[in-house]
Amino acid sequence: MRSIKIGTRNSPLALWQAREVARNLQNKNYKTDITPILSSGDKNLTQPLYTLGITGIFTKDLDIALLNKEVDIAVHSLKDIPTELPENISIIAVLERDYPQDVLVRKNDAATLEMKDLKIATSSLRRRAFWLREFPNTQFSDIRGNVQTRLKKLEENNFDATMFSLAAIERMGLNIDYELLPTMISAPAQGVVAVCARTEDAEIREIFADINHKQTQICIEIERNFLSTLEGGCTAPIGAFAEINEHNEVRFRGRLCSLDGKNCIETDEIFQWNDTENFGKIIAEKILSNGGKALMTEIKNTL
Ligand SMILES: NCc1[nH]cc(CCC(=O)O)c1CC(=O)O
Repeated sequence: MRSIKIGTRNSPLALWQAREVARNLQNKNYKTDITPILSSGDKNLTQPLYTLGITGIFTKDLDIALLNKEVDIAVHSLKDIPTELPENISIIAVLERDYPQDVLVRKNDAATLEMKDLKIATSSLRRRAFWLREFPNTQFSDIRGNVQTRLKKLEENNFDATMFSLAAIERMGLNIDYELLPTMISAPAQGVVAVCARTEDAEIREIFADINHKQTQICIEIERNFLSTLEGGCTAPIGAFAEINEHNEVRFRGRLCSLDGKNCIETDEIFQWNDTENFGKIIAEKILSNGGKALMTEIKNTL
């Protein structure tokens, strides 16, 4: 059997994710070969992502490598993959979700500050708005870069804390203190590793059919349908998290907030998972007609 060529960004987190997919393939006796590729999102490390105006900034260089057949698959954090995929590229598998939560990481000298008094570095519109919803007077600064870079910037700069995805911290095996933030709702598909391939590549699709984690796939399809229905191509503070509960039902929590966190629309619903086809879309349409449409327009006009 030929070796399966795996494309990835070259950040430590991306490489970990690529190795995780490689391990799954090796368990099925396939040979693997990892090709790191520098992405546009990793070249511009100063501007917040929402100002760069390019969707798929982390994924497009790998899409090109896929279409040029330089690699057979591309491995990504699913939350970085736009809901609209390029023609001829498909998500062919997801790995089981590990840690969906957001966490707060403080600088040592901010250990005893109250949450409402923290100066926070994050360039995520969602994390800002959701934090402001609870602590409306918070000061924010921008921070970009991979997990290690952001930790270094935290030490070197005049802010008290930053937020990460717990998945990133766990995957990197970082031995740092963090606080879980249960009142946040994570980004759609946070904590999920996805495999992209050329849509036409039946051989690769076949190989990944039983690596794919079905429950995770159901959850992320709801989250991503929710996202794409709300956004219509614009970025906004949106959280979406679906999980399968002990009764084998799907519980979905979603939230859309204004940028300042003052105006939020939420949903929390349980439904049967054989009935998930259009669920994300239906819930998002309900939110849009309950004030969400005006909120989205306001956000678009501000950014
Ligand atoms: N925003 C960038 C990004 N994209 C994926 C992850 C981590 C993996 C994941 O949460 O799926 C991160 C880091 C973070 O959010 O702190």
